[in-house]
Amino acid sequence: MPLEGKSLGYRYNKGAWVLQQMTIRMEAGEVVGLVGPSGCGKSTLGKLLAGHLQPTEGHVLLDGGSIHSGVRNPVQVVLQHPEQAVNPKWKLRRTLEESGKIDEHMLSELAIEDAWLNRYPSELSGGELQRICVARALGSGTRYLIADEMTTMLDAITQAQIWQSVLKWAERNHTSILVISHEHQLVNRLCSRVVEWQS
Ligand SMILES: Nc1ncnc2c1ncn2[C@@H]1O[C@H](COP(=O)(O)OP(=O)(O)OP(=O)(O)O)[C@@H](O)[C@H]1O
Repeated sequence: MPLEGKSLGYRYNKGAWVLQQMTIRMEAGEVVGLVGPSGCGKSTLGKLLAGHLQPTEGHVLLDGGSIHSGVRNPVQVVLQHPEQAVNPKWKLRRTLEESGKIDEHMLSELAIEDAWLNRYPSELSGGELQRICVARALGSGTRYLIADEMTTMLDAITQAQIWQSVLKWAERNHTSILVISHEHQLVNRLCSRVVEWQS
């Protein structure tokens, strides 16, 4: 059940190529790191793999086929800034419900307090809000998580807590994670395999 990017090429608005002939493959349950210098195209690759961008060249395949539209995307992305990923006018219960029925077990695993769900995004800390975004991304049907600098903005303790929960959950559900980061230390600690991107 692999997720594959085959000979991917991408350029924004017919500008310079951001990536070309990029091939990457992740197996079910794998935790893979992707590191590389700023601006080399890591986030662009994450968006291509999740189907948020369409490749200029090449293909993204899930189990050998295209990612079906019309169902909840099995490839979910969590970005660095949670406040940009939620509707500021929605209480967080509604945000979480975007991914289907709220999984109480997951909430407790991510140390999400019930009271937070009755608040608006501006009423939570960055770390609390990121936990909500992670829980939403890990809703039912998620098979691949693209964690794009997911904990970069958080303090070391919060970072460790979130990763511990996410890895436990991923192992139990046989979910793969692509850890996009510029922190070699973090990636080496979390991942069984690391792709080093040379720009
Ligand atoms: N929407 C966009 N329109 C035009 N160019 C873009 C757009 N988004 C990114 N780029 C450019 O594409 C290149 C790759 O950007 P990308 O964000 O994928 O890199 P990155 O490796 O994730 O960088 P960082 O580690 O700094 O987050 C950069 O040169 C960037 O300026």
